[in-house]
Amino acid sequence: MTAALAVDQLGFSYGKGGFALRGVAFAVETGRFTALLGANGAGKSTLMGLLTRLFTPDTGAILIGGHDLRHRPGAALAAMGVVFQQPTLDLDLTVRQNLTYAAGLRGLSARQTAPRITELLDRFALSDRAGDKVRLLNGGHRRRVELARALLHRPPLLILDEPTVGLDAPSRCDLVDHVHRLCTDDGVAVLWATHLFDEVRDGDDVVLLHRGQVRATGGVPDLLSRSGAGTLREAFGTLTRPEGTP
Ligand SMILES: Nc1ncnc2c1ncn2[C@@H]1O[C@H](COP(=O)(O)OP(=O)(O)OP(=O)(O)O)[C@@H](O)[C@H]1O
Repeated sequence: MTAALAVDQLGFSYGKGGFALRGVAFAVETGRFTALLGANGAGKSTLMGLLTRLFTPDTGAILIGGHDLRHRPGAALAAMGVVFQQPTLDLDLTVRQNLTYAAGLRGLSARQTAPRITELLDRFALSDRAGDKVRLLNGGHRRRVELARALLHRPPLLILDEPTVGLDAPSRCDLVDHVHRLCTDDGVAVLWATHLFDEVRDGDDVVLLHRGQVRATGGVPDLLSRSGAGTLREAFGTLTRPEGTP
């Protein structure tokens, strides 16, 4: 089966000297929550920039739903929903207005739009906020509106760049729950960039990014057994240790 996202030998540099990403390769399968785990400066946002075509890779290929982002960008980008790190809703429009406008941009007809928005607001427990201006919503609810917006066109792949930045602990947990349910209930493939270990669950896949390179990929139990660690935090420490260090 075609992976929802396949990245092969991706390389990128911002300029002379050094690289932001080198030889990055991994896949995100249908219905899987994949955590792109890395410390500050690991290259997570750079990778997100390549996946969304903000930057062009120096080397390698990105296939989204089997479509090559370089050669078939329209089809590739249509197969993906994105939640960027910085919120981008219009605060003075209502929740429904924000979603209606985005649905138009995604090419949904008026007849398709209303039921799709109703379904998504219900899905993310926002039905009673539909007529409120976004300005009145707390950070967690705003993020859920962004999730709904990213899913309007029913993409098989959802990518999120550190989406819990600025949220309090309950809202963070709530968002992580909602997105995991998208995988298990709806079969959406998710790539979730984070540096927070507690956002990763035992059944998730992990792509461990360190200084622009993938140090390990696999399920959580697999990473623990390979590194002989008891926790993901310890496994991260072991797998990112410079060679030759005890
Ligand atoms: N616009 C830029 N110009 C030059 N170098 C950059 C630029 N953006 C990022 N970098 C560098 O590229 C590397 C990867 O940065 P990136 O922002 O992708 O990491 P990150 O994992 O997203 O970190 P964070 O969690 O802090 O957002 C870092 O060394 C960073 O300094």
